[in-house]
Amino acid sequence: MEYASDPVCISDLERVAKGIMPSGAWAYYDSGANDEQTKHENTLAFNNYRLHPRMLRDVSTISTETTILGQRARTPLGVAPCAMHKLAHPEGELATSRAAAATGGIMILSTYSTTALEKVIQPGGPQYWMQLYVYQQRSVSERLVRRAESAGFKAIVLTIDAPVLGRRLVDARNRFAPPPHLRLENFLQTEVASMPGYEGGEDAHGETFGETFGANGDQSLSWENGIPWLRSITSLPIIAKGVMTAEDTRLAIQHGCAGVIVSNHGGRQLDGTLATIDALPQVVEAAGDKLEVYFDGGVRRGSDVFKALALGARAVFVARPVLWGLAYKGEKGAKLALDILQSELELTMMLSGTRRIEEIDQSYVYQPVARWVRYAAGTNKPVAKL
Ligand SMILES: Cc1cc2nc3c(=O)[nH]c(=O)nc-3n(C[C@H](O)[C@H](O)[C@H](O)COP(=O)(O)O)c2cc1C
Ligand SMILES: CCCCC(=O)C(=O)O
Repeated sequence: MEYASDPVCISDLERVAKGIMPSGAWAYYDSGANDEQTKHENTLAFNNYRLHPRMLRDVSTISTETTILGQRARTPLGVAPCAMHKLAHPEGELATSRAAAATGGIMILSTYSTTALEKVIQPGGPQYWMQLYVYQQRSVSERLVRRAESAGFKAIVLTIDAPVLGRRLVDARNRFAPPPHLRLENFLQTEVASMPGYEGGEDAHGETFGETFGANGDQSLSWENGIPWLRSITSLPIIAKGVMTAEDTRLAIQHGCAGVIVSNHGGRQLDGTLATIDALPQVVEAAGDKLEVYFDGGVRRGSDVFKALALGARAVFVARPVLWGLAYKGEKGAKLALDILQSELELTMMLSGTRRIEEIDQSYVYQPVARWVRYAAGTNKPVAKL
């Protein structure tokens, strides 16, 4: 459908991006694991939290400024790490980075970026954090960490929910692999560049992205052998991405993590987990004041950002909406995605009588009684809420 204006909300942007992107690339961005229950639930579960607004407060001046890891940020809204932004637009991660710099939130760069990490940081931009996967050849991960530290990244985000890639059925059907014109630039000139799949393109072995990932990832990674190793090679704060339980939050504290990201990888890894917004309260409670808690998964509205902040998140990250924006119009489109969410957050703040991020606490949401979504047999379409 053609619109007279730019998309005005994230679901408009999603529709437009779907019409533009090649179907295999769209499917890779869109897909969740297996029945995609968790992917859908991430978005739907926000509906179970209702707002508890306050009126007649002076909202003539509001600010979304906050501090994250002790540094000021203009907004708690940031960009989650996503592989291969050039699948959406030729300017890829550079376009996203410029958009993030203009918005002033944190950008987390994926290990699997299609732009070398040294080229991504924009002067005057937000804090940049580097996402890390750990390989059986630890020297490869170590090189990435050292390069990120010298390039100016301010934290290492260790993704802990992907010892292997989740089973995304549509990618399995497509036998999805990075297209020939793209390069996973962080791996060029490393030992990994010679491994199948890492040069991008149709590798000689015909392996899918998931197979390559599984063959190289370190499945023996644990709290005990991973975090101390990471601490021994970098002085940057370590953030564990993919924490869904109070138990793992306590382990992250014990091992000296500076933060955790409540995330189920956008429903792309283990299908059947809680929605991230439902998991957030237990993590926040276990974290106390020992580490910062961040959030991602299913955020499609500024009011979703508001709800996550109210339930204790210090920063809120989005992935697919930014990719849809990129597909729509490169840097302008990624900025549009962030601007839509940012202005909806500001609107929610004004309409609920909150002027500063610190004011947004649990008193602004009603916590739901457990309401699980039922799915029509054999589909991922929710039919009713109990
Ligand atoms: C296309 C795509 C690629 C992703 N690549 C990575 C990645 O390289 N590393 C990582 O830690 N998470 C990755 N993620 C997960 C996101 O960082 C994030 O946890 C999740 O997608 C957030 O949910 P949302 O897409 O609903 O905003 C990816 C997600 C998508 C959609
Ligand atoms: C093989 C690259 C993994 C990227 C990723 O984390 C994802 O697709 O979710």
